[in-house]
Parts: sequence; structure tokens; C-alpha cells
Amino acid sequence: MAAVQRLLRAASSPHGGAAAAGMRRMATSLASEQAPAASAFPFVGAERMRRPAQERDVHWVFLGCPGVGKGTYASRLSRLLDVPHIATGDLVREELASTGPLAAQLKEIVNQGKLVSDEIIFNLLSKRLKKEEERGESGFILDGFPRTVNQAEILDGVTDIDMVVNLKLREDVIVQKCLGRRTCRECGSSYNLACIDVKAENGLPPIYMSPLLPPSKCESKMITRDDDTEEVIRNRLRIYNEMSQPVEDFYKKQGKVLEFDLPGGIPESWPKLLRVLNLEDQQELNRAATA
Ligand SMILES: Nc1ncnc2c1ncn2[C@@H]1O[C@H](COP(=O)(O)OP(=O)(O)O)[C@@H](O)[C@H]1O
Repeated sequence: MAAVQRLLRAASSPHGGAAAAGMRRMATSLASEQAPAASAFPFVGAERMRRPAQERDVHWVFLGCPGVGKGTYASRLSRLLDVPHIATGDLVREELASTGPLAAQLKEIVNQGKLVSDEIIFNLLSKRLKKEEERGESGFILDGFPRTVNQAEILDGVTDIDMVVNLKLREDVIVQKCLGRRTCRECGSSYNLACIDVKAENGLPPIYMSPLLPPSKCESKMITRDDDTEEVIRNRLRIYNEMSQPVEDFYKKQGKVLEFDLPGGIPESWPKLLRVLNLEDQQELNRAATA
């Protein structure tokens, strides 16, 4: 983890761009600190999953269009496996909500649905990883990062990503889901007011997703993200297809991508995801431990 951090710090330094070649060299020298390369789909080994989180060393990436549900499933898996869920969008929003020097600059970029610079992202990420190291945490489930091939290459230079889960959902549903997203301004819980019920068409399956309504304590405190307007959502989808789709191809070439078509809302999708990840046993073990 320290190696990942040092590299991300180097990438976010003012000389980061010019130091690309140096970064590669650094990555090579840091390689000796890394664990031996994992097989493409280590999660299929149930034994590995039964080991404590420190030994399991989960290094996963969640890809997928804005609003597809990366945060929902990545955070559930992070609780199940006891590894940190690191969402760069959350790091950006924390910075936005602060009085830090970056806040005004970030607001303009994010509210237009554009990507913030790699330098800023590496900076935020390296601060987050430093906290993780101080807390003695290990492993990660990354959500919203990498979003460009450049980010993927830098990450690839320093750490071995075991698996990339690519969540997929039809675009018309994604727009409805983003428009329905709400967060409680007090406790930070996420909800969705959209009731999605679309028929099968043009070879696409029907899909039903019930709304995820807030409990009464949160009802009057719902807020909508400034970048969840239809215009900005469509812009984010366009930018995703242009900048982040190539990241899928980057990892596909490495044989690390698990494609996951969401069959519906959480009640339908979560058990299916656990099944394909071979994690049903883990859920049972956690239940037994907390019973
Ligand atoms: N890896 C990244 N690279 C560049 N910009 C990012 C990255 N992660 C998040 N952002 C910025 O934060 C915004 C919100 O990100 P996120 O919460 O992941 O949104 P989404 O719902 O679009 O997946 C993005 O639109 C972008 O401006």
C-alpha cells in the first residue's frame, strides 16, 4: 500500500506529467514490494475468501456508467469483506464541501459533468490511502477510479488489480436512476425515488427496480446532487463512453473483467452478484459471526 501511495504522490506532483518515464522506472523498482501476481480471478478460490481480510488483500476495481450502482454494490462488498471502499467521486464531493482552495475550481468542473484533472484525483487519492495506512487497513475496492487509460496505467504500474467488476445497465434506465438519486444531508445515506419498470424492447430484457425510499427520519432532509440534472447526466454518459470505455478494454486485455448485467434492483442483483463472485459462503459466515 505504501508503494501505491508513493507513486500516486509522485504522479500528483507538479512535475508529475514530465516524470511519466520516471514513474515507470519507479514502478519497476517498487515491484519488489508487491505481492506475487494474482491469478486473473482469484475470487473463485473459496479458500482465499475465508482468510482474514489482511491476508486476502482484495484489490478490486468497479467500473460502469455514472449512476449504474457502483457505489451501492462496492460499499456492500466492502462491508462484507471488511476492506475499504474508496470512491473518488466521494473524495471530490468532500473537497467540494470544504473551504479548501480547490473547492471553487472543482465545482465548475463537476457541475458540468466533466472529469477533474488526473493531478487533483491522484492528490485526493493519495491523501485517502495515507489515512488508510495510518488506520492499518489493507486492500481496497475502488469505485470511480481509474476513469481514464492514463489513470489505469499509473495504477497498473504499482499494484496488481485482482479483478474488475463492470456493472452494466441500459442507458435509459441509468438516466431515470440518476434523476431519482437522493442523499440524506444529515446521515449521508443514499436513496432512490425512481420506480423503474421498462418493457423488453430491441432485444433488451425488461427491467424492474423498486424505489429505495428513505425512512421517516431522513424524509425531510433529502438532497439531490447538483450534477444529477438530465443535461449533466447525459454529458457524463457521453464522457464515460469516450474516456472510460477504453479503461474497460484496457482491463479486458488483461483478462480481469467480470461483466455483470444488473438484472434489477438490489433484491435481485445482490444475491446474483454474490453468486458470481463465489461469496455466498462469506455472507453466511458474517451472519453467523454477528448472530
Ligand atoms: N477518477 C476520476 N477522474 C476524474 N474525475 C473524477 C474521478 N472520479 C470522480 N471524478 C469527478 O467527480 C464527479 C463525480 O464522480 P462520481 O461520484 O463517481 O459520479 P458518477 O455518478 O458519475 O459515477 C465526476 O463527474 C468527476 O467530475
